[in-house]
Amino acid sequence: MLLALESVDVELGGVSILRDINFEVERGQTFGIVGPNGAGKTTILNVVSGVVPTVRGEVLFKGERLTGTSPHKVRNHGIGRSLQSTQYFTHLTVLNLVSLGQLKNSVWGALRFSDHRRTQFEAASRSRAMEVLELLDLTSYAHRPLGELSSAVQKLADMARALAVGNELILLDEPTSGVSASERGAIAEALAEMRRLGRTIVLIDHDPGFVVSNCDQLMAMNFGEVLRVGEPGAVMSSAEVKRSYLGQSAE
Ligand SMILES: Nc1ncnc2c1ncn2[C@@H]1O[C@H](COP(=O)(O)OP(=O)(O)OP(=O)(O)O)[C@@H](O)[C@H]1O
Repeated sequence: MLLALESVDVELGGVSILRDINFEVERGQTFGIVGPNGAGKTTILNVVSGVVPTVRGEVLFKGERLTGTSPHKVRNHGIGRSLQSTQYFTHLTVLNLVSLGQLKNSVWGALRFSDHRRTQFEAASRSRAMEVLELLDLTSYAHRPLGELSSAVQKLADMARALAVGNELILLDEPTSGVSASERGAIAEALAEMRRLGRTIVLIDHDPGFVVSNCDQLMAMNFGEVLRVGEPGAVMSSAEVKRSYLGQSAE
């Protein structure tokens, strides 16, 4: 088991957001999470990546306590994360996005680098960035600003950023959102490459079909609670998931 959440509760602004969340992700597995808007999927990624605190329960990574670890230290465990949107980084080139994503500390920390350390960091991060861009077939976009590229390529660049850091675990938040149906294959192919590389992945997407066809285990949520965890087909066809997530009759 690589990642586990045990009895996790989250409150934000005094409101209960997650209640009694329990699941385990095995090494090398892709673990999908589905649920309607506001179910709490992104909050789970925020808890694992250290952005949101828990009020109860534990996050375990390789059997050790990750709960309460700050985001840059979480990243030092080899945990990478893609963002729901790259809208704030449109001026960056693909190469810069993937290079900067490897900063070990805050930007403030980076500004305190000596010239020598900055040069070393730039060389190492660029070379790592070029490696992952090649893996995801993005080399030809390396020097293009994100704002000039299609949503699909922007998403792929952000997946590359997550891959550059996520040697162990990659958290993917809505990789197909805003991507046209004809370009979804490229996202699925990048995901397949991450799986071939042996990465463990937690995958959230608004399109349950995309998650189901690209995961090994599936968790369905609603209203901040786990409805069911298991084999994807069985989870999606269970009466409670149909009823609450798909809004279909259970019969
Ligand atoms: N900082 C915050 N303060 C208060 N409530 C929040 C905060 N962040 C999220 N929420 C609420 O927590 C709930 C879960 O949000 P979350 O983004 O995790 O859901 P989600 O399943 O990822 O939904 P979506 O598919 O819309 O992104 C929502 O009701 C949301 O309004």
